Amino acid sequence: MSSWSVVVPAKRLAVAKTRLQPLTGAPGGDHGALVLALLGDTVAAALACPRVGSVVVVTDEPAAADLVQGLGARPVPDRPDRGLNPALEHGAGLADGPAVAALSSDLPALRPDELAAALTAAEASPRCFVADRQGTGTTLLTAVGTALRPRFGRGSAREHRSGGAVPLTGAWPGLLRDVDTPADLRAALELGVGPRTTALVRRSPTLALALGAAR
Ligand SMILES: Nc1nc2c(ncn2[C@@H]2O[C@H](COP(=O)(O)OP(=O)(O)OP(=O)(O)O)[C@@H](O)[C@H]2O)c(=O)[nH]1
Ligand SMILES: C=C(OP(=O)(O)O)C(=O)O
Repeated sequence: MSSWSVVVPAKRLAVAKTRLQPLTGAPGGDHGALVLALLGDTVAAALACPRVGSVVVVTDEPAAADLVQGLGARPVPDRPDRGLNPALEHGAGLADGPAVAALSSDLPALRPDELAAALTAAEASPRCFVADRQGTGTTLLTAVGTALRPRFGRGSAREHRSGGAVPLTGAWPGLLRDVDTPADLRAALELGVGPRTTALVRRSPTLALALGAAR
């Protein structure tokens, strides 16, 4: 199979990634910049993956739409107030071709070759998923020639498995390392993150201090 369509969800900045707020302090500080850096590094890695033909980003956030459009992805408006899974179904419905993958937007250590390896492995079954490093969440859900049926949210790995998706495992540490908490961001930085997240951490004294303090 030549090419996958990847769907990435992104909430409005004001309500996104609240568990990272202890790192970024008051609203209006670096919080929006951090959420955008995580998204930008994730989308750039997906676009650089040779198995990926297109990336659709479902968002009502103008700054996120501008960012991903500049990278070469296609922003599409969200379905307001419907939540994460309807947003992914909406994006999957707009994707090209029979091979569709939902990818978390908070994977700054993702490498294109890891995503390529996971997508290649996913071609063996109609629906597959990659659990996050804790084993409870999901970072990638794939469907080939069938509906995606996303069940992201708390305990999504169990939901995806019980819904018939096949769990995939492999040597892809960046694909597993979603960033929900300050500890996750430190772990991602240790793996090596993309240029947007690296630059933000370097130029933000608040973030650097908070990351050091959260150690
Ligand atoms: N487009 C869209 N994206 C969503 C929606 N809900 C969640 N997401 C995105 O899905 C990803 C995972 O969602 P969550 O783990 O709930 O993240 P979050 O709500 O931003 O983080 P916390 O506030 O820390 O729980 C994040 O990138 C969110 O931006 C939604 O309704 N629409
Ligand atoms: C929504 C999910 O992720 P998070 O860990 O970002 O809450 C999920 O894993 O299904």
